[in-house]
Amino acid sequence: MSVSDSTTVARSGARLLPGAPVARQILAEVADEVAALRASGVVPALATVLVGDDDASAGYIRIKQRQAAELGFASPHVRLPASASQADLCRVLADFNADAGVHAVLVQHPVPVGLDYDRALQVLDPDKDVDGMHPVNMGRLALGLPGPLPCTPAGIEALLAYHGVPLSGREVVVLGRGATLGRPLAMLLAQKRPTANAAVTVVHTGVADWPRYTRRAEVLVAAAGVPGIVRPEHVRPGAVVVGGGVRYAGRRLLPDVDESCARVAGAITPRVGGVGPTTVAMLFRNAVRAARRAVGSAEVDQ
Ligand SMILES: Nc1nc2c(c(=O)[nH]1)N[C@@H](CN(C=O)c1ccc(C(=O)N[C@@H](CCC(=O)O)C(=O)O)cc1)CN2
Repeated sequence: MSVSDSTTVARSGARLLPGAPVARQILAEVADEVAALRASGVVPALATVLVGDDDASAGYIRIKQRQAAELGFASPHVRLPASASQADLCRVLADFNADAGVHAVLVQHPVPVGLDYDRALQVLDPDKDVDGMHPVNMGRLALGLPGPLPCTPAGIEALLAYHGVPLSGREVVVLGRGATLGRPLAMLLAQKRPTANAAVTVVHTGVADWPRYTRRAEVLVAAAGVPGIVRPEHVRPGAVVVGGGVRYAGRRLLPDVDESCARVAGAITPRVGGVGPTTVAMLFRNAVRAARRAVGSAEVDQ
């Protein structure tokens, strides 16, 4: 744990909680685990699937492939045309399921209109689900069983631990109940672990007086996916504010947390370079752990 990379937001007093140093630390651990696997003759493989012509998605896939190569992963890639059918996508996933040399698989989201991402995910072998979003993995998370964790929730827990923000016994409020962030994050942060163990409340924006909940949070995680929804008047003075929820306009990030919240918060994730980098790092952590599980190397916990 280190606070050496934390800086203070100019004119506000809130400490910044950047994600980049957290991601670097996680990726360094992943690189060691990859090296150990390769030394034992196993080349961990993270397969990626891109459907359609979305420029932003193609860019993210390129970044992940470059990173995979730097870390020592093999990264087979399948690109399907925008005209691909659900059956085409499911066939690709079934092929990766059957390939013992592929340990982890990622389908870049979103898929073109007409395809169902969630239904495709259900075809994937849960043990190869690098995003940690398969229903079986959600069930494992709910029960505290080992398995790939959803990347953004896991990244948020790691970010807070890295910056020395204690959660145990503290009041954490998650604004948003979505399947990719709010719901799994609440399950994760309530677990009995030193870096979690929080008193977690989930409130959603359909609750008319949701600010009543967010204003009492010691740690507030915005997970609503509504740009700018969290404003200073929704934040308890001195609270830790994490911007987890984002919308994208192409590659432009539209965060939930208005930057003016830094006037009130004690610590806050930056608009850019906060949770995002930790999400990608967790993806590689899930991938190397999937490879370790597949070859039966040391028991890997959550
Ligand atoms: N299968 C998946 N699809 C998608 C995921 C995912 O995790 N798995 N997430 C996003 C896209 N994405 C990775 O794929 C991604 C997007 C953005 C970032 C990031 O770190 N962004 C920066 C902001 C950059 C800027 O605005 O200048 C940040 O948050 O600081 C990481 C990953 C959708 N699809």
